[in-house]
Amino acid sequence: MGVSEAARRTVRRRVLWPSWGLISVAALLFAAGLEVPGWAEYAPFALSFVLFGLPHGALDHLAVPRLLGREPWPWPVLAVGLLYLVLGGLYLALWFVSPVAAFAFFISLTWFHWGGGDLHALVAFVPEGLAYPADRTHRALVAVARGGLPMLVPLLAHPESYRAVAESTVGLILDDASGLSWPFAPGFRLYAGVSFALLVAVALAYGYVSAKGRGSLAAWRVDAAETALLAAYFALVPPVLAVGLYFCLWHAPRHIARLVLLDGASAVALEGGRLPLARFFRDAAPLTLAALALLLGLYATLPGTGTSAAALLALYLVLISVLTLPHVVVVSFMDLEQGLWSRET
Ligand SMILES: CC1=C(/C=C/C(C)=C/C=C/C(C)=C/C=O)C(C)(C)CCC1
Ligand SMILES: [Fe+2]
Repeated sequence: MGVSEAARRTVRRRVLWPSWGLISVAALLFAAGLEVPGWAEYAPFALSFVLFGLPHGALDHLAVPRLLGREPWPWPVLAVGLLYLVLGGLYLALWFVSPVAAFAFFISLTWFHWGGGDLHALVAFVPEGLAYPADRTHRALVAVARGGLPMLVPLLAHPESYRAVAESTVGLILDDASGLSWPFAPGFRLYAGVSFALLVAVALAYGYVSAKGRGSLAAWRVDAAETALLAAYFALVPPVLAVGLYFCLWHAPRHIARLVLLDGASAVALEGGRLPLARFFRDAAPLTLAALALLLGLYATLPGTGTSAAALLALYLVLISVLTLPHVVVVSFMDLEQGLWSRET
């Protein structure tokens, strides 16, 4: 992946280190017994309207032409717009037809997307020349392991809160959302937990052997430390807070760094040690506002909406899900184009 060492260094200093620090502090505070009032758990999702979460996807229409070195207007922007309209529209229809399937699909999609995001960050932002993870098998293992940390560990450690979010989201459409019980039962969680722990162990063991052979153990250590940190974090921190903070402080900033690198002038600033965000926010503003308008539209349309924090989060999750499907297509296109799945690097 053609990211210079100077740019990687800036991303590590301005994006990775802060996220490691903040996520560690949160994990330590909750390990020490911190308790927060219920409303505070929702704060990161509320902040994600502006603080990196929602805006990180609002540049998809510019990311593709920047990657391809084309003028954004008219075809790339129109194509991405159409993609959002068609896939977003179909997914919204699925929420009405089968909210349980739509919710399950959302978890799988996020698993794939957040796992892929972490994989990309490892490949693109570890010191140049370390080539980690080096082959496709290892990359797939890393993506599945990393996506499972935010999507599965909260289910294992805090099934009741997970279930409450699932039920209030499905409850936006169904009157009675209590049919969704088996994923939260101890038997399933034990089975899922053991399988996932094995998968993570295999990913790390594979990575260790591969990295040792290539002299890239320094990158493996970053991977292992991030994996351990996130596993502890999602086990300790209440899920709504944990997932919200991860979205704003971990996933979105890594993706924004990736976008900044696609923009010539901003990439130069990054190489010079700065992380130029003004241009990012300017570019992201129109579609972030459009997403907010869509949220109001959903509020008026979905049958079970309410104004409690839980009901508003549920609504926001439906919005995010509908926007995430086309976002994942765009990001997957970027992954392919940037060689994330090419045979070797
Ligand atoms: C809030 C929350 C959940 C789901 C969050 C999801 C699925 C968020 C997806 C965000 C995306 C895809 C952002 C785009 O990059 C869980 C895990 C059900 C339980 C705990 C609280
Ligand atoms: Fe994303």
